[in-house]
Amino acid sequence: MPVTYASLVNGTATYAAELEQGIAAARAGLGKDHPVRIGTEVCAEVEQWHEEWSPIDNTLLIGRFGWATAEQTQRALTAAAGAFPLWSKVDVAERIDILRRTADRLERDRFVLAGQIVLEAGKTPAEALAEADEAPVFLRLYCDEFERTKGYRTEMPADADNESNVSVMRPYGVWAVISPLNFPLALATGPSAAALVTGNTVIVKPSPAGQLAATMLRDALIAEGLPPNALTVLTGGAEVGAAITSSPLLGGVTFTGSYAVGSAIATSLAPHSKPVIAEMGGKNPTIVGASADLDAAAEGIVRSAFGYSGQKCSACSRVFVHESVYAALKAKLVERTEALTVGDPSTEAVSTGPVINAAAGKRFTAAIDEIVGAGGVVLAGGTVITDAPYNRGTYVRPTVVEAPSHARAWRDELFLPIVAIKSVSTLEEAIAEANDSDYGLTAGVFTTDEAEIAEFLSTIESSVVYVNRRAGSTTGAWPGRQPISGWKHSGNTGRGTAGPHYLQQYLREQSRTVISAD
Ligand SMILES: NC(=O)c1ccc[n+]([C@@H]2O[C@H](COP(=O)([O-])OP(=O)(O)OC[C@H]3O[C@@H](n4cnc5c(N)ncnc54)[C@H](O)[C@@H]3O)[C@@H](O)[C@H]2O)c1
Ligand SMILES: N[C@@H](CCC=O)C(=O)O
Repeated sequence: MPVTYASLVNGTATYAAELEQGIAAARAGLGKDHPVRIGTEVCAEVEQWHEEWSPIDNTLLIGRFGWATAEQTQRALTAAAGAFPLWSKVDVAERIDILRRTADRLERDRFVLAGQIVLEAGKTPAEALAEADEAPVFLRLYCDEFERTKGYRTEMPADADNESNVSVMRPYGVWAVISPLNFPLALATGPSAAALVTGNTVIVKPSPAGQLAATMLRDALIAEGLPPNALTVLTGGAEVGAAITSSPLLGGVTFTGSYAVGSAIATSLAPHSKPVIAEMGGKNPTIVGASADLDAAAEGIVRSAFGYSGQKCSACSRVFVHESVYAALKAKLVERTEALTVGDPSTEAVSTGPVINAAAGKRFTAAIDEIVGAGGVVLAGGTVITDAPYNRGTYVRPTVVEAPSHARAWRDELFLPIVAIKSVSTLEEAIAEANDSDYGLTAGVFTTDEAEIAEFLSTIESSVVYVNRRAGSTTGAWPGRQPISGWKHSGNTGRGTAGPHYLQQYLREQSRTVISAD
């Protein structure tokens, strides 16, 4: 059974030894050079080596990655376009077989992959194991779905006996997968699996903070027989991403990342009528009603606000509490937050690890300064940990604040372990506050009042909603269970990842009328 983001709350103690070995094996494999690879060609020319360092310890080199030049990017796109006619004609059963074998391989390697994610992303072993387990789940789920729907082929009525009409769904061609820093394996794997099973070829452009995970995915696919040019990983920064998304050879894009970048990509591709699946940020609220189980609420909020140091699209960053229980909930939240431990997740049993880099630390300090400067109050945390050995990464304390309504903590996605709380008089007021956001990704409510649950479910503007979820008030969506589409600025398609409407987005319809000879 995979460990999920919800089931990890039961602990991963049974896997402690395997995770320790996985981290050790992953550590032993760090520090290598990863030149640009296009198909089977390992490019000798590297114009720019990018050194990727661990967020846990800035003396731990994850690897040196050759960043693709403009010419190499062009060559990779041309090779992917050349591979498309072959890959799209490979028998679906064979495509699925390769992807399922890749899932099996990833599953076999789950502890080493988890170890790599601990070291590359700074996650705790439990969070990392859930991510390692999510990757094969994505692969299998998209294979099952494509098989179940028979590739969406639909026979249509005909006007005459010698006429056959059929609707078929056909892949676009070269599909770009632009992945974010926070789920470097799972969110490179999910869209790649969807694009490949539907017959597209893929160019993955991972975050500069998630390059090793993407190369592991590529190596696993190729080891299981994927033709080399069917998937290429191009490492690089924004310019490489922009070169890919602006290429005339591109068929479509799945982007996962910030609204600023995702909306710019969607805007730039709109005149070219190319599909863009953009999964973007969140400013996720939790509402606590007068009848709520306050311990469950405090636990669910703390898990969602501070799991992976708040660096999840689904992180809870706003809490609206009924005034009758505000003081009690606040006390429980502060107590639980102060009990959290922050440190090196590869060597210590900690609640959470570092934030991704020094820039995130600067954003943390600026956000706290702004809250306090505006008359807000830091109830827990609020500081950067600078004592050795934590000065080798950026470690910040999980933070609970009361902030004036104009503070950015209520509006902007900070992507940090900061949660703002506020007292409200009614559920209607709480829902209005929750919906007063550009984002609409996830939301949670704690209440035992059936009428309040019904009102919340029918009026909250979020794509994933949770009621009384102690394992995470806003986090922990799992493929096949909670499709995340993202409403408003959180997404642009209305169809959730790994949901029943997802795969068709990688295909375009062709209706075929064939008149047979009499
Ligand atoms: N909705 C979801 O399912 C989901 C899941 C995970 C993360 N996220 C969001 O991702 C963000 C955090 O990730 P991030 O910091 O890596 O996001 P980001 O937007 O900074 O970068 C995402 C990816 O886009 C690339 N990129 C940057 N500029 C580009 C450009 N001009 N053209 C093409 N590619 C470009 C980056 O190199 C990276 O690979 C948060 O906003 C988070 O909420 C959303
Ligand atoms: N599946 C994760 C996605 C987080 C995105 O960053 C969750 O729902 O918590």
